[in-house]
Amino acid sequence: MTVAQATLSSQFEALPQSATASAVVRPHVTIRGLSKKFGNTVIYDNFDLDLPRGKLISVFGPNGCGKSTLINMIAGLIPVDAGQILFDGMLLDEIKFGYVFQNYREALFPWMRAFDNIAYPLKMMKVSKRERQERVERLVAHLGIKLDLNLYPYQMSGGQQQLVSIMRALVVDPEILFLDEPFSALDYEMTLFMREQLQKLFMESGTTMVLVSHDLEEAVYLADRVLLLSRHPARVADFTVVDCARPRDDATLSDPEFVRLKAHCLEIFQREVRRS
Ligand SMILES: Nc1ncnc2c1ncn2[C@@H]1O[C@H](COP(=O)(O)OP(=O)(O)OP(=O)(O)O)[C@@H](O)[C@H]1O
Repeated sequence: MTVAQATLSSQFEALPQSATASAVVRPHVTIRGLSKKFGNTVIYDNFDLDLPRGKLISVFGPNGCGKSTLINMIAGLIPVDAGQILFDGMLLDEIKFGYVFQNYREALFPWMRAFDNIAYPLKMMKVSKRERQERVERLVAHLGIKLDLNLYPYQMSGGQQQLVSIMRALVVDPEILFLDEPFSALDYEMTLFMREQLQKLFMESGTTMVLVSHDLEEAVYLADRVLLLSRHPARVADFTVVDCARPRDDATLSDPEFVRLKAHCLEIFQREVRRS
C-alpha cells in the first residue's frame, strides 16, 4: 500500500459516525496563528487566513513556498507546529472532506475495480453494500460521466483514473475538497478535459474546493479566489477575486477581465519572486 493509499485509509477509518449524518454545514475555514518548520526552515510563521464557503480557491506562488504544506495541514495530513484550523468552528474530524492526490497511480487501489475504488470511503464508513451501489451510481449519473466502472486502474487512461480519484473524494458529499495539482501528471488534452470536468463538478456540487496549481492560467480560470503566497515564511501576497461568469470556456481566456486578472496575479507573483 502506498503512502497516498494508507493516508486515504486512515482518513476514512478516522471518520466518526457523525460524519455519515446527512446534515451538511458549509465550511468556512478559519486559520489562526499557523506555524510550521521543516528543520530550521520556517514555512509558516503565525499565519492567518479565512477561506470562504462554497468557493473554488486556487493556491499559487513561487516554487517551494508552501502551497502543498498549507493544504496538507488544513487536511490534517501533516501536523502543525502551532495554531488552529477550524471549519465553521469545528475540528477536521467533525466534518467530511475529500483529498485528490497529484499522483493518481499511487492513490488508487490497483486491485480494485473503478466502482470499488469510488465506493471505498463509504465502505470505511460502514455504509451498506446496497447503499454504496446506489450512491456511486447516483454520483456517476449526476455527473454524466461515461466510464465502465468494472475496469481496473491499469485498464483506464490517466484522466479516467484521476476522474475516479475525484469521484472517490466526492462520494461522501464532502464539505471541502482539497486537490494538490490534480492534473499535473496528465497530458495537455486530458488536462483541458479535466479542467472542464472539475468546473462542472464544482458548479453542480457547490463544494468548497482548495486547489494547488502550478499553472497561473489554470489557477485563475478555475478559481473564485486566487490565493497568492509569498516565499516562505509564507504570507498572503494577495487573495484576488475572480468574478468572471461561469461556466467559463475558451472565450473566457480572451475576456478582458480575465486577461487583466491574470496579469495582476502574474505581477504579484513576479514581485514575490524578485523579493526573495
Ligand atoms: N517533509 C518535508 N521535510 C522537509 N522539508 C519539506 C518537507 N515537505 C516540504 N518541505 C519543504 O518545505 C517547503 C515547502 O514545500 P511545499 O511542497 O509545501 O511547497 P510548494 O509550494 O507546494 O512547492 P512546489 O511549488 O515545488 O510544488 C519546500 O522548501 C520543501 O522543500
